[in-house]
Amino acid sequence: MTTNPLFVALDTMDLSRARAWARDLRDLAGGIKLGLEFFVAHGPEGVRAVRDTGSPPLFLDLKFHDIPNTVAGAVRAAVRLEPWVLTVHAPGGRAMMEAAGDAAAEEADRLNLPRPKVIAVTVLTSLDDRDLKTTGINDAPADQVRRLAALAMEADLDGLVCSPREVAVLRADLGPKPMLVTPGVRPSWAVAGDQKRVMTPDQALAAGASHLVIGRPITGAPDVAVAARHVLEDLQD
Ligand SMILES: O=C(O)c1cc(=O)[nH]c(=O)n1[C@@H]1O[C@H](COP(=O)(O)O)[C@@H](O)[C@H]1O
Repeated sequence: MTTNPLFVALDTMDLSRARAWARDLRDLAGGIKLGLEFFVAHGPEGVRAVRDTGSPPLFLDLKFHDIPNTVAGAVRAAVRLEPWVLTVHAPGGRAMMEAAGDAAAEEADRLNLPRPKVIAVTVLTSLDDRDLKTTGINDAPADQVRRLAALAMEADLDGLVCSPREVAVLRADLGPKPMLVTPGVRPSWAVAGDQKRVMTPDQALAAGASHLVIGRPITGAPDVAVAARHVLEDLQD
């Protein structure tokens, strides 16, 4: 749908700020991402209010993770917001992911809306091997990401969210087709914050990422358009 790989995460509770960012990024971002902070504060009406600014395509990142029936219902409700991309958590399992993909396709067809892409979040980019061990998973993050990625592909989903560090191995495993969306991306001039498995935008794309998710390095800047341009210029160097 878009060749610009930059998704900007508009993580804020402030509706007018989100609308202003979406307007400012209209010609600079390949997509905008609205996630839990914004959605819990403003719900579907807030999403529509941001879309009404003529924003770039919507990545609706609600990371559904529940029993298959509940996730299918949430996906059917989300389809009405006409997102380009929706997320579920891969650890919810194959049946849950299949239910999400089927619900997205069926509901979009029923309502005559575009079918959203459903992608699965593997291992959060804020976790390193030590964090993963504390959840009972003794494998390295890359091994767990590959295991969950295989499950998501068996469930016929459209792609994955992973850290840039796993992108190369996933591209080798899965080929060119799946969307590989990578948060945990930090330009050399930005701080990592709570992100632990990070790389720069050009490294992530060179490894095979199809899309980059960047939030605070852009939304924390005095002017989001200037910061987004900076990221895009870095990619052209
Ligand atoms: O699904 C996501 O988008 C996601 C998955 C993940 O593993 N790590 C991760 O940071 N994210 C999201 O990506 C964005 C990253 O934002 P910044 O850390 O501010 O660049 C946030 O909106 C997170 O919710």
